[in-house]
Amino acid sequence: MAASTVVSSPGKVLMAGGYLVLDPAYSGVVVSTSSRFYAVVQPGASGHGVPVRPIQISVRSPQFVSASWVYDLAVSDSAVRVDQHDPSGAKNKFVHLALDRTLALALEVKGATSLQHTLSNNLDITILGDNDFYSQRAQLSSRNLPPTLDSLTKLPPFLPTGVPISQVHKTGLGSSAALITSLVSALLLHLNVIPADSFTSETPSEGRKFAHNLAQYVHCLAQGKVGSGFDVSAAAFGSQLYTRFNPEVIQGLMSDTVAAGSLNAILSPSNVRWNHKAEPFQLPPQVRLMLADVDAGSDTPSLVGKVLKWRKDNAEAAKTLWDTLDSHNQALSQKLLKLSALAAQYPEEYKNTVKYLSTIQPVQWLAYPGFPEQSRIMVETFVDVRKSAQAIRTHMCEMGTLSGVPIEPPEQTQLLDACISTAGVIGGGVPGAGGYDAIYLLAFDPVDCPAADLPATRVERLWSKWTDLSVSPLLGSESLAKGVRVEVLEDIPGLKEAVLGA
Ligand SMILES: Nc1ncnc2c1ncn2[C@@H]1O[C@H](COP(=O)(O)OP(=O)(O)OP(=O)(O)O)[C@@H](O)[C@H]1O
Ligand SMILES: C[C@@](O)(CCOP(=O)(O)O)CC(=O)O
Repeated sequence: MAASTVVSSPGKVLMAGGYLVLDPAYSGVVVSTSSRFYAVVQPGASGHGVPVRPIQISVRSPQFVSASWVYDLAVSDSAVRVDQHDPSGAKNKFVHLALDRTLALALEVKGATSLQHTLSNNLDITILGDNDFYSQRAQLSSRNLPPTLDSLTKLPPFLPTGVPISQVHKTGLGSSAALITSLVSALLLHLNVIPADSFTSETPSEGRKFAHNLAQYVHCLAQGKVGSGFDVSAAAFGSQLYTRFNPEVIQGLMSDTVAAGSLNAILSPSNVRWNHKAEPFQLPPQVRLMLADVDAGSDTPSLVGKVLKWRKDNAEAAKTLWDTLDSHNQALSQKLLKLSALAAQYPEEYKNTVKYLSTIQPVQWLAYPGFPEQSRIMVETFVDVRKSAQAIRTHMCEMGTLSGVPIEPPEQTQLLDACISTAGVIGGGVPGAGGYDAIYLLAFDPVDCPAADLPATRVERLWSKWTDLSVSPLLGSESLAKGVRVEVLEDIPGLKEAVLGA
């Protein structure tokens, strides 16, 4: 019998490419975050290995009120049935579908005998998300703590939210995608559908691709629509330049029931109809991603509907705008990648350049005449990054104005303008679909710099004094891990306690 399986997946920030990434002709710049969702799969208490009938899977989300679900399983040679034990109890479509389709796939790959054997002791699953996925304003104010990064580090991990899932204030990091990806990945490992080392290599293994395809499918099914899928791809593969998959690949599976034996052929990593691209990307060293929740919240689906309608009704103008935005998005990602390469090639010059730029206003970056040649190239490249981020903001604003939706509303514009004028801030914008939701910034994070002198500290000071919008920082920064990761329960602070206390 397998021991516990603990798997985590990161959250996401779509730094550039909102709306464009819905179209396979364009790509998005996706950064995965250090904030993660955890799925802990443990053999249940069945009574000394004697199978209990029916087999049961219990799932708990201890951060929420009324968030536990029990499912009865019936495994035959041709099908697995997953039924909620108490049909009148609260439902969780995302969790239910993740179990239903992962077990159906496991039956196809492993056969009924193997599946029954692995499940004979039942399963207990606990789902936990890092605090960053949910607004911590109430927690901070109940502890008389100001909304700062330092205060956030003082909060216990995996804090209960005190509300049912449907009422929680999310921060937009892609909770459902990270949840589904960690859950299906943990189950695929636990049920031996994919090899134990599937999540160890830097380059995506067949097992990781299989988990991605399944997570992408389950997430689309649970959401009732096929989005671009950048959030699931970030959860599976980490930071990347993402180009979407053709929705037709899963069209035949988008129904309440699927024909026995049909999942493996479609979801298999060897199915060439999966045509998404996840090209390597990461932020340059000593450049820090900063995120803030602006606590006004926006309704992404309604923004998307209006923008896509405008695009359809104004095809020519939209093509020009989309192409222009795309050129700036590409420039942003390519310049950031160039900086990573320069940092690797000339580490000392890079360190000195970052240290110098982090102390002065952006308008002065190019003013210093005494740079050695390599540093001058680095400064110019940082200037290019800044210009691209600004051009993206300008054209995203234009997209909002033309389609009548607040992609970068005036309140966000004022806040972002103030942030990017701060010494040591490279650029910023509204992530994803925009709206009154969140902002992101790229700030220098020089090594050997006292905390008080860090650009992040200056930004925090600005945020804490900002009164037009309530700005609350998020703790997470970029995760360099390439997506899904296998964890050791005891190594994640607070995770074991949160599971045991569940
Ligand atoms: N911690 C959790 N435990 C169990 N189910 C969860 C949890 N978090 C999210 N879910 C499931 O995901 C659904 C929320 O999906 P929704 O699409 O609203 O999130 P999202 O848009 O991914 O959030 P975000 O704003 O973080 O991007 C919930 O209704 C629930 O079924
Ligand atoms: C507008 C869109 O391109 C991005 C939405 O991103 P977010 O959920 O606002 O981070 C939609 C999508 O890609 O599915």
